[in-house]
Amino acid sequence: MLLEQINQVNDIKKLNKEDWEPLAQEIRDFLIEKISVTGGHLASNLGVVELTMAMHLAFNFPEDQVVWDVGHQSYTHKLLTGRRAGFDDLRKYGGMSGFPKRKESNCDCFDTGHSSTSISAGIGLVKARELTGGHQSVISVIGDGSMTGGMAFEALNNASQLKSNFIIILNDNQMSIAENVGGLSQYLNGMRSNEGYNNFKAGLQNTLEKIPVYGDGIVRQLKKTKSGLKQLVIPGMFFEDMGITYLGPVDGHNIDQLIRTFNDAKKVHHAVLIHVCTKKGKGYEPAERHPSRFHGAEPFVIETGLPKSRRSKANYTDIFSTVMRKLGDRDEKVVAITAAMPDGTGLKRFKNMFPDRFFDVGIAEQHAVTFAAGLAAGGLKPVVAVYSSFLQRAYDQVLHDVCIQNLHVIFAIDRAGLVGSDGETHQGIFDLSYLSGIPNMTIMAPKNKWELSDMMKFAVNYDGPIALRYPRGEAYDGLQEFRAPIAYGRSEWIYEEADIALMAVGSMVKTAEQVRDALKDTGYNCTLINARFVKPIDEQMLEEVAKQHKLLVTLEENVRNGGFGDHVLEYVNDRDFDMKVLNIALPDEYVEHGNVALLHKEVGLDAETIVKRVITAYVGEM
Ligand SMILES: Cc1ncc(C[n+]2csc(CCOP(=O)(O)OP(=O)(O)O)c2C)c(N)n1
Ligand SMILES: CC(=O)[C@@H](O)[C@H](O)COP(=O)(O)O
Ligand SMILES: [Mg+2]
Repeated sequence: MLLEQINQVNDIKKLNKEDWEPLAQEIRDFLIEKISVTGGHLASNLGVVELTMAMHLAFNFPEDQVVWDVGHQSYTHKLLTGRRAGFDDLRKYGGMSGFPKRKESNCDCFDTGHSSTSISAGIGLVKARELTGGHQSVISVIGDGSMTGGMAFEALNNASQLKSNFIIILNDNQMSIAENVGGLSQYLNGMRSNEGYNNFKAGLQNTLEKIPVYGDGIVRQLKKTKSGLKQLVIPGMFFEDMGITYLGPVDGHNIDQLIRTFNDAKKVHHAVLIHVCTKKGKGYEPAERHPSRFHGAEPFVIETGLPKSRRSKANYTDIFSTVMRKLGDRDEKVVAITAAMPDGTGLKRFKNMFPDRFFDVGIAEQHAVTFAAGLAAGGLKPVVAVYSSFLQRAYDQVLHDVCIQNLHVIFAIDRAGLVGSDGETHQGIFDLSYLSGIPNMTIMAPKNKWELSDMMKFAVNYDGPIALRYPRGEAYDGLQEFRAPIAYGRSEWIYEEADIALMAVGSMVKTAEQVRDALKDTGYNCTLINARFVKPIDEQMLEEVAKQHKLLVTLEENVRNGGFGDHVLEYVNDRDFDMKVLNIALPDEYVEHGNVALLHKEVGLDAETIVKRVITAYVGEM
């Protein structure tokens, strides 16, 4: 096995050239075998095997520095830098992360997870190199999907000013998670099919540059000309015109060609972009045929590509998907927006039924929100379906473009709470804090699948900015009998008793039920309230609760700082209530990857830990 000879960084350089192809095959077999067990980002990784090998052959890590955009495609890099054993525990609690992590290896120079950051970080590393007198290469690897993000464009604009080498590798596989969309994608497609022109360009440029004294000048002049010839001579002119040298397109599965191009790129004294074409899912037929399904794969059967376990219950995304279809049917003003996540957010059905009212704007959360604000200003009812952690990107757009104008934009915030295997970068544990401080915003969280549906209907009929947040995974189907109509700002009694009151937000209602059962078994009286609204908080309910309870416990799957509990506590503290408040929430920390149930225990959001804390607080109060 060649892979067994790769135990640390640069071991790949000890292999013979004839070993490269068999090694690529071994890496693919290894990734398929391991990810079929652990799950993970398979298709993107299969696509960059040769690209990563060529980088490790042409550059010297860890002296040279590579920033992986999103970082979900860094598995081969991990394999080539001595982390083979880590794949048994990939994305498990305490195990290897699915993303680059500085704390994991000195070959990971920058942590990623959210898209379109790599060029900015790369420029930072280049400037740091210049100012500290370093000589290392700095490389940012960015996918065609991630290149659609605003930050990438901002960074390109900045990169064009560089006066020293900076290598941007654009990995173009024509896919985001779904098919890549928009003008940039069209532009890249045009260049992919321009190989003839490109060869012509390279040939012509080489010939001209060889002309003593005048050659370089002629090339520069040619590049500047506005004639049609320029189109023919300079593919990648968008980049070239900005002052970024364009090399490519290069076959991303040809190691020789890649190494040659990397060595050429090292000689450029400013920013250079190498356009590499790869196939997402390469080498595993099910992934080649269904790159979206194998983007982030659950454990699967290698022979068939089918998931190992089938879901028996609907998840919240499925419920959202169904209700969007119904809402779209009933109200022509309802339109839906995703930032490159039509599958993950469940909007695909809406897209199929109402293609004219569905918008995939690329990985562009900021634009998505302001675009929605424009749609609302134009009289439509936009639903922005977005993951909690990705909406962090668009904080100012929510505040400045939606909320100041009090526009009716509906935020359907999926993956709110702990998401599990993706870890720190993707945990949706800040949205209650970052949204509840924004005037005019209304925030809801459903306790179960029926309430998600009811809240969506409420949100569409409301007028003003309104968000509802729900977690990744199976939708709770308990408490069906509690389905009182949603009233603005009002919470819901589930069980009304005395002494201890549990007031839970969304996903925590189910946990609060378990907590209450355990408390009742131990002989305590216990009320259970479904908060429903996080903003505004239900002041009327708090007044009621204070009359008959000694302890009010708030429960939320969000960080404590600035969350629901914080606001309730402030309200109670400002009054003369004879009632203590205990906030159960996530600590002021990032939560790493791992199984969600296990993470709940780690952060103290499991029923058992909560019961202990409630009893301690209650007994201390008596
Ligand atoms: C800000 C942000 N929005 C959305 C995502 C979800 N996401 C992860 S990878 C990905 C597609 C990336 O496409 P590309 O860069 O082309 O990489 P590929 O998977 O094709 O290799 C998306 C949308 C993210 N990580 N960050
Ligand atoms: C890398 C990335 O950001 C996405 O691929 C993310 O992992 C998707 O998460 P879900 O599996 O929750 O859709
Ligand atoms: Mg791509």
